[in-house]
Parts: sequence; structure tokens; C-alpha cells
Amino acid sequence: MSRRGVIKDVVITPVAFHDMPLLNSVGVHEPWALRSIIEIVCEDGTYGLGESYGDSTHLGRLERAAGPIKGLTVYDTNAIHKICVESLTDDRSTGGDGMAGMVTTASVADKVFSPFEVACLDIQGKLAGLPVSQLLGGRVRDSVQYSAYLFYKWGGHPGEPDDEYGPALDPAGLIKQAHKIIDEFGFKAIKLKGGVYPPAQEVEAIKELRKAFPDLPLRLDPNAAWTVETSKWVANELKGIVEYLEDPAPEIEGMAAVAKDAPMPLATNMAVVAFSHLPPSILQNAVQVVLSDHHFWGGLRRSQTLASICAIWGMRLSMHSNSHLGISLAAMTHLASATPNLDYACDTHWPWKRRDEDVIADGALKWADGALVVPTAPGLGVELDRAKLAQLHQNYLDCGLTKRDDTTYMRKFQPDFSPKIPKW
Ligand SMILES: O=C([O-])C(=O)C[C@H](O)[C@@H](O)C(=O)[O-]
Ligand SMILES: [Mg+2]
Repeated sequence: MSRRGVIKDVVITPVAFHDMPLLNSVGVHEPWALRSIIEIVCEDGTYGLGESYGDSTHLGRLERAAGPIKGLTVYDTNAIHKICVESLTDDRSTGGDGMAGMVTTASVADKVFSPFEVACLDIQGKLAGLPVSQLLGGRVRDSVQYSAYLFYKWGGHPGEPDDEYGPALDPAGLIKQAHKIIDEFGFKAIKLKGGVYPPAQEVEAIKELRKAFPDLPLRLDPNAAWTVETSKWVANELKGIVEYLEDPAPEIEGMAAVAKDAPMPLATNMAVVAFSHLPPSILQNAVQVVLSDHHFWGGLRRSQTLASICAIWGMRLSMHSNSHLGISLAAMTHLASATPNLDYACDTHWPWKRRDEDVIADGALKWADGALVVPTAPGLGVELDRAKLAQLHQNYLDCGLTKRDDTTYMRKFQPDFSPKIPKW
């Protein structure tokens, strides 16, 4: 007889989906974004889903942790975390975080643990007949607001026709892009990925966005491309215009120096990305808004711990994203729905994904008025579409990419491109 919640199998499938040439401080997105789909299968056939980075180093780490998890139950998440930590004891590999070098290698164990925890919660929810949000303490909101995440971008990948968004290399292009995204999704906040052009140009773009969208909160995120001095200049220019300035300068010390003079809160998903970063950051009041991300903060429950720490220490909370598919969006939404002190619209790369390209069955995720409606079916509320999974896995095999590398791709077209930060 099968035992309830006992893990029989763990299946990790790398996948690739189309991505657009989005620019950032370290280069440009390649034509394919990589992810890993994690499926935990119980003895009774119940399965749960997680989604994570698709870089080969990370895939290797996931595979190493997956073996010893078998035989535990989906309720043993402490034991699973311990296995993830121990599986890294002899790990000498570097990178593999799926963030093109933009985030440090801190919290590797939390990155490995995260998709297993999400899959366990999915199964716990299915077995209890409850949505994951309920396992996290219950919804405090029925839908979760996301922001319109704008990027400077080329019209299309070199050698290919323009994509549906076309180019955005100046304020007019960004405003057109914002209209397209907001018309489709109804987002009520705008974030611009900066660090691409000299700061004065990006300040000008934000000011033009303010004129075009006078009622929407704005944010600018140059991914630490500026020195402390430059960051202070930008902060002063954007006083009263942005709701927060995200990662202007590198490292906790750089952020702390900027924060001393900045008239707005500083946010981060680069300087504070692990629990060990919180004490030094809090001591220096380096950041006022933490962008949580369950993919590197160790899953949904550890992200709730982060939220509690933020509440205790008077820091606000927002949510970060990378290119992702529907399993991640469902997990982000359940977490956000059960986090009372989430103060801002969450980030998502969703508009940059082809609408029909995913691994989940259609219809589970519904957008309304800039928000995703929190799924109420048991577990995450999304099911695998195995034909789609097979297609995206085939993409992975065919595309030839094994890690995210925005810099090398950029250098194909601009051989002297430097990803060094700070740049200005
Ligand atoms: O907020 C952020 O820093 C990000 O979203 C990181 C991403 O990797 C972004 O820079 C990107 O997709 O190029
Ligand atoms: Mg950021």
C-alpha cells in the first residue's frame, strides 16, 4: 500500500523558451531563456511542481540533492533543506545562479532547496485539498499586483525580423513599450531596467515616463551600474519621481553610502540576497526595501521569514523576478497573497514570454487589472501539460545553451562590451 506523502521520485527537466533581446548592465538576453522544471512524485501518484534556474551548474546541484530526498515525505522540509546543504559539501563549482553574474553565489543551498520546497507544498496542498496560500497562513489578498517591467531592447535578435515589441532605445520607444504592456495587462506601476545608457539618459527616460503616466508609481533599476557619487546625483534628480531606486550602486557599503543622502528608499535584489546579508545591511541602514525572491531565499516559507524580519526592522518588501514560466508565477502569487507586509507591486518578466509557450495547462492563471488572481485549486493550482513540457525540453536540447550568459552574447555584436560595474 502506498504511504501518504512519501516521495517516490524526483524528475528534473531542463527547458528553454523564447526570449527577446532585453538589455541590461551586463549585456543582452539571448534568444532562449533556460529554466528547470522539478516534479516530485509520491508513492500514491500525487505530483508537485517547482521551477528554478536552468544553468547546467545548478542542474547538477539539483540532481545531486534529488537522490537522497527520495523516501522522505513532503512534510519533511527541514530534512530536505539539510540534504541540500550537505549535498553541496564538496561542491567546487561556481556561478550557475541563472542571473548572468548579477547576484553573488551566497545562499546556494537555498537556491537548490527552493524548487523542492515549492513542489512539496504543492503536494501538501493537493493532499489536504487546500491551496498553497492556505498553507502559508491564508490569503490576505485575492489577487496580486505586478508591475510593468520595461526594458531597453533591440527590435529583434540580430539577423531576425523585429519581435512584437520592436525597438526601445529611447524614451519614445519605452513609452510605446509601456503602453503596449499596460494595455494588455493593466499594470499600475512601472519599473525600468536601467544600467544600459549613461545615467543622464536614463534619468531623462524616467522623467518622460512620468509625463506619459502621471499617476503610476515608477522605479529605476540599473543593476549596480553606478558609483556612489553618480547614484547620489541620480537620486537627487529623481526626488519625488520614483517610489524607490533599485540597486543604484554595488554592495551593501555602496548602498549604505547612497542611502545616507537619497531622498527616496533604496531597494535591492543584489546587495542583500541571503540571510547572512541582513545584519550588516540593517546595521548600516543600507536598504529600505528588500526585493524578495523565493528562488534564492529558499522557497516560500523562508521568504515568509524574510518578510517577518523586514517587518521587525522596518524595511519594506517588494518582489524580484527573472525570466520565468507559469509554475514560478503561481508560486510567487501564492507567496505574495499570504504576505501581509508586501508593500509594492511585484516584478514579473511575464510580458516578455510568448503567451502560448509554457509547461502548464492553459487557463489556471488569470490576469485582471494589473493583478494575477490567486489560484484557489488545491496546491499551486497549476498542472503540467506534458506535451508542452516535452516541446520546451526539446527546445533546450536544440538551442545549444547550457547557461545564461548575457555578456558573451552581447560581445558577438559589440566585441568591446564590458560588463564591469560600476560603469558610470
Ligand atoms: O531586478 C532585477 O535586477 C532583475 O530582474 C534581474 C534580471 O536578471 C534582469 O536584469 C534581466 O532580466 O536582465
Ligand atoms: Mg533589481
